[in-house]
Amino acid sequence: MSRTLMAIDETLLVSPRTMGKIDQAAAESGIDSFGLMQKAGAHVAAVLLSHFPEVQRAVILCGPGNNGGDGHVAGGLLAASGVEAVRFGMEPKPGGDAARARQAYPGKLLPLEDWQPRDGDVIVDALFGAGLDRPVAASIAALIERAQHAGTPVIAVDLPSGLSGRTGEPTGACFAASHTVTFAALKPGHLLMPGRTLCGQMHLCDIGIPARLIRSDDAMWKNDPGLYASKRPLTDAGQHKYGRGHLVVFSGPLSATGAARLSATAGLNSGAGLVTIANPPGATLALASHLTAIMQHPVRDEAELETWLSDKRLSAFVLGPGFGDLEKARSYTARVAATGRPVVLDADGLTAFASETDLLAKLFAGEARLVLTPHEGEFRRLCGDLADDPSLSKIDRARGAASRFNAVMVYKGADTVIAAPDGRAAVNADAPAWLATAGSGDVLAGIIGSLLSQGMPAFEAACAGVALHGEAAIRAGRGMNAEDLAGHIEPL
Ligand SMILES: NC(=O)C1=CN([C@@H]2O[C@H](COP(=O)(O)OP(=O)(O)OC[C@H]3O[C@@H](n4cnc5c(N)ncnc54)[C@H](OP(=O)(O)O)[C@@H]3O)[C@@H](O)[C@H]2O)[C@@H](O)CC1
Ligand SMILES: Nc1ncnc2c1ncn2[C@@H]1O[C@H](COP(=O)(O)OP(=O)(O)O)[C@@H](O)[C@H]1O
Ligand SMILES: [K+]
Repeated sequence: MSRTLMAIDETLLVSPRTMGKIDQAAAESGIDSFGLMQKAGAHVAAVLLSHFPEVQRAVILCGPGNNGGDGHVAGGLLAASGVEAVRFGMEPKPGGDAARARQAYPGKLLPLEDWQPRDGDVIVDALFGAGLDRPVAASIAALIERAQHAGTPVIAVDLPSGLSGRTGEPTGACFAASHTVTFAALKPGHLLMPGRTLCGQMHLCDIGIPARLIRSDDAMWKNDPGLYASKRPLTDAGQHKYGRGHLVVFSGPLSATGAARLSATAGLNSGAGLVTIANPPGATLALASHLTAIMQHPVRDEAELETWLSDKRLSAFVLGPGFGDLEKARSYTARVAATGRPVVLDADGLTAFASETDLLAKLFAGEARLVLTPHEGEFRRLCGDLADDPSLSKIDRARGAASRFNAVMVYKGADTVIAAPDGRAAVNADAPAWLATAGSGDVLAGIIGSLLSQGMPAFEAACAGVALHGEAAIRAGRGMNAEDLAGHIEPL
């Protein structure tokens, strides 16, 4: 992402509604809203000139609101700089800044239907931005189709028209932009999928709204070290291994020990002082032939687990990867929950509670110390009602589940959302697509478990874990497998 000024907080996510309140606060503090529009339009023109220096004709599509107003300004400035700039669209609503922009930069406004693609066209999509609240009309859908078919590059103003800034979901037909120029703060729809893809390269621009006004109670951010750096595990020279946490990973049976080994290796490489695999006896030899620094402890049943758990140094648990036995997964989870220590449930650990969601909701009261790491399918199994509610964004769904289970949710995917029961949410937007490989989720569970074992609070551990996972994938490179991934983790 490019940005124009370091003063902008590029990690804050602001809903379109809150952005409206910020605009209002700016106006009330005496800031000239037309001045903001002029700066917005100037940024759009600058992005076009710098990224498409060979443009033959700028095609400015102007909507009826302020998004269209930005388009009129950009069109006027491009014309003044010698670029052929043709405006198509509807007349602005009278009385507002858009009407003022239309007046300040007069010229023909042709019907949208009249645009026929030409070689060298670049579209400035200023039809709808934050004010979009329904599917675009059929005539606009046809124009979007025409642009797509012709392969005409699109620079979107604020948001590609048709995209919800709140959810990242198209409301109907939607432009796919190669660049999106937005102002003051990112919106969730810029990062949530498929919005992130539809926006293309993001340009976050300062249009002069003072930083003190760009604040929000939305408690949403782009995942970033600023969210967790202050809670990173302390390391001092005199520390011994138990001071750096003891992570326990529960293994599945003989035929399925690989997942636990991936989690355990990732846990060790993320800085836990010790990692022990709790293994069912039949798996001991299979595990022993692969493990060196990671220890094993046989756990045949709940009674053995209970005895072992009296060792207070066992500081966090990962249960689920390759685990298999769903009934045992539930009873073991209940046992570790009773210790008051942090737990990551992944894979079979999640599936085990799909039909016992009420039980899961009761197990972890108090300060959040349960982390759930579902992918889309696991999320649906746990929270079908939230998954199937089309009015909810992925952030809303993750928050709903976090509050239901008093857990930190790591709702995985290309746009992994981390949400805490207190409402904080972060969207991870820079993991590479090759992270989607078998066993990658096991590695993530191990990283988060490790950070929990080292004393990080659950939300911060989850945010940091997701970031470390993505960074390891970048280091491991395209074509990596989950073992490579675990080998490329660097501790916080
Ligand atoms: N952030 C900032 O500080 C600054 C923000 N600025 C800019 O302002 C933009 C927000 O402007 P905005 O509020 O006027 O909304 P905008 O997106 O132009 O929509 C306008 C109207 O369209 C209509 N409408 C909606 N959906 C529709 C549909 N599907 N099909 C047809 N019509 C539809 C609906 O009107 P209705 O028809 O419902 O009466 C709606 O009110 C923002 O994105 C940014 O570009 C800058 O100027 C600088 C300062
Ligand atoms: N397109 C993508 N871009 C980036 N990360 C992705 C993408 N798709 C999946 N991931 C990540 O890859 C990991 C896959 O985990 P999971 O689905 O549990 O796989 P497995 O069960 O094979 O371990 C998750 O961390 C997820 O967020
Ligand atoms: K737009």
